Amino acid sequence: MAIETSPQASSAPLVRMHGVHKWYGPHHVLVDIDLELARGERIVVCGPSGSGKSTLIRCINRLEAHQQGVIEVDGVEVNDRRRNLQHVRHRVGMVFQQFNLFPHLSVLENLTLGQIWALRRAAPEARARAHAALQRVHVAALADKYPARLSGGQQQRVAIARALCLDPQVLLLDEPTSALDPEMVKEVLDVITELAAQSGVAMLCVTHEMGFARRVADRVVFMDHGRIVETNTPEQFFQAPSSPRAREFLEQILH
Ligand SMILES: Nc1ncnc2c1ncn2[C@@H]1O[C@H](COP(=O)(O)OP(=O)(O)OP(=O)(O)O)[C@@H](O)[C@H]1O
Repeated sequence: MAIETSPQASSAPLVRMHGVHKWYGPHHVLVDIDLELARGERIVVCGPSGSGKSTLIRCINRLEAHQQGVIEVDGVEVNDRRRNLQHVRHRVGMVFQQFNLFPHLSVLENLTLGQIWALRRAAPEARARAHAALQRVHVAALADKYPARLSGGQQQRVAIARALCLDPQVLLLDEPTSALDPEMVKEVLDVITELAAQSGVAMLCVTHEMGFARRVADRVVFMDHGRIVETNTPEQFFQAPSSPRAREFLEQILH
């Protein structure tokens, strides 16, 4: 059974959200979201706590279900149909705040598991790709260690390597440094910055690390109360945000 790919799939944005709404019970957490992410584009999403940033990115790979509107990844609608979900999950990698590594598996096993189960790769190929991904994030020496023996920064770099092993076209990063001790934030942001510079992977990153946003983002999206209030270049956003709410938010976090 074929999945319904839109005719313009190849020229279409990699991710398209149109008129997307989501409620948790009576709580309207995403309100009429329109957002497009081009191939290779990097967008930073910021905004106050509870404004819907995590929910927005979790709807893209169906970790959360939206109730109205359309989300497409690479021309295919994100919904519960198994083939559509497979299409989406093969293109979208996710990096979580809390790393989410399996504690009973070694680093290498954490990286090969998804490749073998989701992509049906043979174990030797999965291992070779895992080693290459660990090298890309500068933790090649940790392959045989268990997550509990690693620092938070190392665990997050392993989690990034795990996402890379699946050859995603887009990485969703949900506050990748907010669970880290301050001295480890830089090592993780440096790895993400390097990836952005050296690979064509698109990124949608929820973060309040404004230096990172300035260095890496093509666009900054500012959310408040479930809405996208402003979309801007990093230069404009940080120097002269167009919305009063964004100005207020920046004053709070920068001073
Ligand atoms: N599983 C859930 N059930 C009910 N309400 C939820 C659930 N997940 C999130 N919410 C609510 O939805 C709103 C948006 O949450 P979300 O986590 O997307 O915001 P956020 O901008 O990422 O916040 P933060 O910066 O604090 O992580 C919040 O009011 C939150 O309490």
